[in-house]
Amino acid sequence: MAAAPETSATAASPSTSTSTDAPAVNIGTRRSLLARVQTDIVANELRKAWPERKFEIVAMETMGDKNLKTALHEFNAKALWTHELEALLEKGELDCIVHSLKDMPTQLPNSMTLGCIFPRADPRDALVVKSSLPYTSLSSLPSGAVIGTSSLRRSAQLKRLYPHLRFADMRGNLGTRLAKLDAPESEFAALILAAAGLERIGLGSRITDYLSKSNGGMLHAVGQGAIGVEIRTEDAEARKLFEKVGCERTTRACLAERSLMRTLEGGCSVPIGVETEWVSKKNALGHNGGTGVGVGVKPAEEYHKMTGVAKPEAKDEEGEELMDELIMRAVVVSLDGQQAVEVEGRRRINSREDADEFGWEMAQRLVEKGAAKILEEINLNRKIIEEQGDA
Ligand SMILES: NCc1[nH]cc(CCC(=O)O)c1CC(=O)O
Repeated sequence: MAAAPETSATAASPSTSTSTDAPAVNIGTRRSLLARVQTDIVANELRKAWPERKFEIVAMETMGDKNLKTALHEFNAKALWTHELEALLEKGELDCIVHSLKDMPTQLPNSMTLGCIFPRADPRDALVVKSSLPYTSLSSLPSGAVIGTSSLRRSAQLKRLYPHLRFADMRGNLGTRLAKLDAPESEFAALILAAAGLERIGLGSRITDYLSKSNGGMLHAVGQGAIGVEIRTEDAEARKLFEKVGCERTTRACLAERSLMRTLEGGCSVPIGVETEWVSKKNALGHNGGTGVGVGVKPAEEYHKMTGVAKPEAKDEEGEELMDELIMRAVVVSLDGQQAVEVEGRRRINSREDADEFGWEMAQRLVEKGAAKILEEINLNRKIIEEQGDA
């Protein structure tokens, strides 16, 4: 593993009058295209917020990237992606690490903390049909069609919702997966991928359909579509730098989702699907009658407005715009898709603590409705779960 500083701060060329002697801030990232695009988003926001500081991107090839084909099952997939970068963060060679939030464990080492969450891209899962096939939805795919996904959350939910389909493992970076799908000899009819990843690397046009509660019933992963930045817990300087950037609405929604997951899993991945959605009091009492809002087939832009992707208008934590209500839908599914427990709740969120508590409450409700039995069974198979995560 070789550290390779690849880009330097071009946006903030240290001009004579404003430059400080503060050392450059080193931003760590994996080397995949998606990781690089997300890191550029973070670096650009930091450069805008702190024009006098210098930010450098350090892109690393991690074990997870190198060993994709061989024996991924022998490792805890999530730790694999983050371990080496975390070691450099610990040593001070990096000052922060940019992650897809959904790949960050809900329990970080004590010495690390989540410094910031950036605006969410479309959090939904997407159906991508093989380019030579005419199908436009999961329900229209023929019986026995093979869907590629390595995520237990996706396959468990879809087995339940679409018993006519079959599921097979598919790994590799996004480009590799699409190439495998489209190969004439491939057994796959379609893939399930995160819309956010495809859109961020410019492959949004491959999306055949967006999946959600209101369009097929499938719920996405905790933190999906959001960017999380990991810093050292003791690093007051980094905390200060990240206070000026990020998105409070995304942060609160994602903290609620992560709290739900942490409460249910106690550290390891289980097939939990979730959806959160901000609704303003105004909307809730308005024409849609305060019922769950149908988001399934809305174009991405309209959807973004509802999920807090746009920068929050509120300037201050108690601001009226931020005192909206959050809807959360969550599901726990058995691995074979035979059993599922679902809840939907809604709560006014005035702080990050409220968000955390909301996630905890929703987890309690899931347990009361029988999620514990499903989780116990999954615990018996814990080994398998640890291997797979939300690939
Ligand atoms: N574990 C893989 C992973 N991690 C983050 C994304 C996409 C971006 C996101 O969801 O934030 C993906 C690919 C996928 O699930 O299709």
